[in-house]
Amino acid sequence: MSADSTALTPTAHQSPAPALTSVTFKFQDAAQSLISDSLRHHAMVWTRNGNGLVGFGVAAQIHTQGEERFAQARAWFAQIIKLAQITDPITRPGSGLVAFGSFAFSFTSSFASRLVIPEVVLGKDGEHAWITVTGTAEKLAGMQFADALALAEVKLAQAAIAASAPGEIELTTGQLTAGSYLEAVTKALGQFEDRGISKLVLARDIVARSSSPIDLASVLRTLTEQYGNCWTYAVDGLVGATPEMLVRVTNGLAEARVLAGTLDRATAGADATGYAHAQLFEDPKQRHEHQLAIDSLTESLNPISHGMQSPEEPFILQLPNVWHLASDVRAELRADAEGQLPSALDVAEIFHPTAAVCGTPTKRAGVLLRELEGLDRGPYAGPVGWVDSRGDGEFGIALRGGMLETENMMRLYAGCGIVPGSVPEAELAESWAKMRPMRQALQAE
Ligand SMILES: C=C(O[C@H]1C=CC=C(C(=O)O)[C@@H]1O)C(=O)O
Repeated sequence: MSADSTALTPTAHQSPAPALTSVTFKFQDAAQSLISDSLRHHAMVWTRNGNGLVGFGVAAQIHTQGEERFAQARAWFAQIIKLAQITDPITRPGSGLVAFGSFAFSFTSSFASRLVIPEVVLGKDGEHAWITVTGTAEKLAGMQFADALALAEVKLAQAAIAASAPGEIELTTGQLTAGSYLEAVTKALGQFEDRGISKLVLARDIVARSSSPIDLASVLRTLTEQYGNCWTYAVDGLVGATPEMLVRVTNGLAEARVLAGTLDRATAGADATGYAHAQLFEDPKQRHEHQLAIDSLTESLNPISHGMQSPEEPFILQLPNVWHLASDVRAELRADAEGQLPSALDVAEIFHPTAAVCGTPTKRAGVLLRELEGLDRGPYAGPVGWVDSRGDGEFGIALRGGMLETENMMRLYAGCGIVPGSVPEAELAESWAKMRPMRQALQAE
């Protein structure tokens, strides 16, 4: 542990790993809309195309900071699992005891990374649906399905905020102005050669202020309706819909969706498909930027896996706001000397930060980022998702989202991969396109 992180090790926000009891019940006939009906302001959410997990309340949690933020969270969760009594007749990814997590992009961030084990989790995976209740043995003694359902109703009600008409939204400059962003991109381009850097992902933020409290339930509903194919997430005020899967681990199989290379759909003419193909698939700059992201992932994945499958060529992922070059990569994870497979959280730490959010090579890009960006990214571009007691889980990269900082104020973030040949004004325009999902969900455009 570094001296730096020791100083930051918090104790105030962490419960020591308590002995938890966790009981999962199967829903015989849950509504198709179980997850979408359960989105609430204070819910923890991970959902895609109607499947996923929604959590309420806190059975236990840990907040961490600094270089050891992942390691401390992992150690705490391992201890939780060791002590826990888990009854889980479903045994599917996400059933049984789960923790939602959100991790700061940088070890320098003032944002507290966290793992949160909800008191109640509603889960849905195709035809399978379940409810998990976690707490003390006393609280769960004799609990039946009907009791779990009644508790879920109470938690759903507690997680809502009073409905109010959507407020007027004003968008203002964040930690760096549009002008400073253009300057940072120009400076980066001027330093690539000397610093031995081939790609840098520079981000910016804007602030959305609302005349009335922002209801995250309504933001989540819009994101899930419009960006159903993305992974919509919410953890303690961090909300968004990411198209990028850092890692999904299912029974020892690791899968990632790597994105890099972006085209704003608003710029397309009549032949949209031909335009996307020419501007993304056939553009050497975009293909180079994408290849760097693939290389950084495969470099981290190789030592911990075997049988990696990575497509020869990317595909074009169409989202309502942008097109991306995308590649789905998968591999079987390797067990360690004790026969232990890495968990989703272990792999998320190993993969973070990818070239899609930091740059190439990672260390040098990280140093230049801190010099040029002038931004505490907080949880933006960090891993967000969940992990269960078997180590299965999903961590996306927290993109296309924002952080609710006060009840009326949300900070939105977006970044762009800068490579030689990038045009600063085009990157600024691309960052606006990447903020479009959140601007629309906030009704700010
Ligand atoms: C850093 C972001 O996007 C990354 C993911 C996909 C495409 C990207 C790009 O083309 O620049 C970025 O690397 C963001 O949305 O804030």
